[in-house]
Amino acid sequence: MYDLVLKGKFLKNGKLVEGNIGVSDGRIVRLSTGELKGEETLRTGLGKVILPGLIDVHVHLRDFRQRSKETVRTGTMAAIHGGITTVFDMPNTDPPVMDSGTFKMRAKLFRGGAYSDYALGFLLNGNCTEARRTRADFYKAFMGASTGGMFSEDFESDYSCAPGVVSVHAEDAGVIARNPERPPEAEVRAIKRALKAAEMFKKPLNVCHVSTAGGIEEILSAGLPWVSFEVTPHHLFLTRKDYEKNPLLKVYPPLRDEEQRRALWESFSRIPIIASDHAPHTPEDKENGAAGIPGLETEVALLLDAVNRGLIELPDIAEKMHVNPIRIFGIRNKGLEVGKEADFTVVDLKREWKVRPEEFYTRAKWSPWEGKKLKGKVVMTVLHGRVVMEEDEIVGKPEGVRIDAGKGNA
Ligand SMILES: NC(=O)N[C@@H](CC(=O)O)C(=O)O
Ligand SMILES: [Zn+2]
Ligand SMILES: [Zn+2]
Repeated sequence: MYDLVLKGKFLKNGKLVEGNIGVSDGRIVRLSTGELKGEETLRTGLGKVILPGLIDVHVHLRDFRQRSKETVRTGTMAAIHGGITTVFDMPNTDPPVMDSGTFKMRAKLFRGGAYSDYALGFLLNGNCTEARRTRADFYKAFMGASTGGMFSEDFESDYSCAPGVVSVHAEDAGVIARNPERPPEAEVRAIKRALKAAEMFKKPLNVCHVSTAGGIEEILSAGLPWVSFEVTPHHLFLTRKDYEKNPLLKVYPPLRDEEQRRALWESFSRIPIIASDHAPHTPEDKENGAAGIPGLETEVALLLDAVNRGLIELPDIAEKMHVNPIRIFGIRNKGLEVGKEADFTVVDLKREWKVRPEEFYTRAKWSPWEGKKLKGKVVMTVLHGRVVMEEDEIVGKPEGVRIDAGKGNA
């Protein structure tokens, strides 16, 4: 007898099967096409699919001195609402997470405060000794300034010193200084430099929010197995034309023209990770030119809508937001396998809904897709075998825990 049995359609080896998932003590104990008996049974019903718990490897949760933008609480509630069971916390906070003391404060904030599971990041900028003594789940470097204004004085040295996967914001500081509008060249040049370093150091590098045809081409043609990259929904679904109509859409790297956007889609099958780069700001800060777009509560639905439009297939979502993040960041306790934690994102592919950001959990009460009708919705989120969100309602407590990336706990 299992604690919980989830009944319905789920993905197995990229195919939809009808069956049962047996869960005990928060972990997957059995995946079966036959009947299973549980203390409790969750029937997901017609049109719904049980996806593995989706992971967003690029999220800004602010907090510390920027609680008016977002907090660990509101940001992880937004995650759970959007069907994200694990978030990667970006360290460009105020104060930034770039010493072991601040890292400990960050860990404390998440412990007992997070509704989703989480990975903790550490910001690199000439602080090699601190980086080595802090067992973060991943490390972050900026090659050019973004929110927070900080960037590596010596990217190569920061990257080579980090004791783990380095996620990099690749926009070249020199190009930005000459061209504040950040043309594609800013990204392509930085990516070339990062790839050269990756070739030399042969250690894991993840290029954040790639937005250009040139950038993708460079990464794919280099073919380095230890280099991965992310693409955001906003770069996949929006262009500079949208920004010209709505100045809130200011973001780094900027929204590109239609040709660049199309190029992302042409390489879609080779994109390893989709991540939101959820970057909430207050309306005042946006008015004063802050860059960043909130995305946690729309990203999965946008992808489901794309499934309905025939642009992608359901297994693409699981691959780019579950399987690949787990592999790339070495997450040991996640996966749709016996023995792993029972995290699930239940979606209704047929459900139509309208984006109403005023009903979202994020403190950034706006969305580029406000008023847009989407077909496909996250209807339930399960974390460690417990339903934590159902029909837009967060049920349960902040029980998220830190991922196991083999680092031990801070
Ligand atoms: N993407 C953005 O425009 N802003 C991000 C920082 C970042 O990811 O570069 C933020 O923290 O606001
Ligand atoms: Zn960035
Ligand atoms: Zn970011």
